[in-house]
Amino acid sequence: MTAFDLPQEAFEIVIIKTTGDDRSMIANDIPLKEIGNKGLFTKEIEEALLAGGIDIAVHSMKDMPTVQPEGLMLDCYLPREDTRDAFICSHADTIHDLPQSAVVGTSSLRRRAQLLNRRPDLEVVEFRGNLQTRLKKLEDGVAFATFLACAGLKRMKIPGVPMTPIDTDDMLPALAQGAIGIERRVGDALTERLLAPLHHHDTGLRLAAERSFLKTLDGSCETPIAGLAELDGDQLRLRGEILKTDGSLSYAGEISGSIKDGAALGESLAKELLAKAGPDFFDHL
Ligand SMILES: NCc1[nH]cc(CCC(=O)O)c1CC(=O)O
Repeated sequence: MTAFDLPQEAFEIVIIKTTGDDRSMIANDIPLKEIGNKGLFTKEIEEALLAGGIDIAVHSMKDMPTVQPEGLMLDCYLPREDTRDAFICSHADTIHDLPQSAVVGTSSLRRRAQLLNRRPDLEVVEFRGNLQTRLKKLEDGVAFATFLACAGLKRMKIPGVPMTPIDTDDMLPALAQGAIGIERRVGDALTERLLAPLHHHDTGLRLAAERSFLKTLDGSCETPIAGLAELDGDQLRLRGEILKTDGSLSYAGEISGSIKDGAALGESLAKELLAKAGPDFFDHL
């Protein structure tokens, strides 16, 4: 097949609502972890992919489980956006400038744990809904500050949000934050060929390290995990952190090696942190 044989018709976009997008769940303010975290934003989409109703699925990689269902795979990543979290507050630029005992809204276990680890005096309240909903809650004074991913803010292009990107030395983001991946059926040769030119190699290398780190740590626990891989020439540097949900304890580490060995580096760093933390560290479901 040559490039001239590629389908000429427009591609149809099918919008699929997932449990994670369900407004009734959001309205009830049930913490996401109680609805069931694994595959919350992916299950219905993956079912459509397996049934053949759609041929590719576009996902925020940070919401993707580390293992895909039988028959599905991911080997196409778009160029990554800003990986950082943003601190959203009209009255302070960093979490260190917040007044004593200030109320911060977030529904992310990781952000809650990192925040309380750095500022145990703060109060965290559940904060969910889409971006606009959360910004409205902030405006209404439900909380003094919140966090959002820089990537989401940039992609949505919402003007006038009081945001300050957080240095990754202060707060590591979620694994795979800012990355978009395209999932497809195993053995779908046409789709594989169409996707190949879209794949961003460096993002793939970083995600290999980050997803391996997460997969090795994942197990049956809901312990907050943060981490980020960065490339420098032929070297990959992976940093990671695991925390107690209440922020009372944190273990962090980093590892560097060849960009070719991302998966092995991810596994090594995860095992190092698991050994440091010991078996009693983890919060089980
Ligand atoms: N879990 C929700 C989610 N999944 C991906 C993004 C942002 C975009 C990205 O990280 O790629 C967000 C929102 C947020 O964390 O603020």
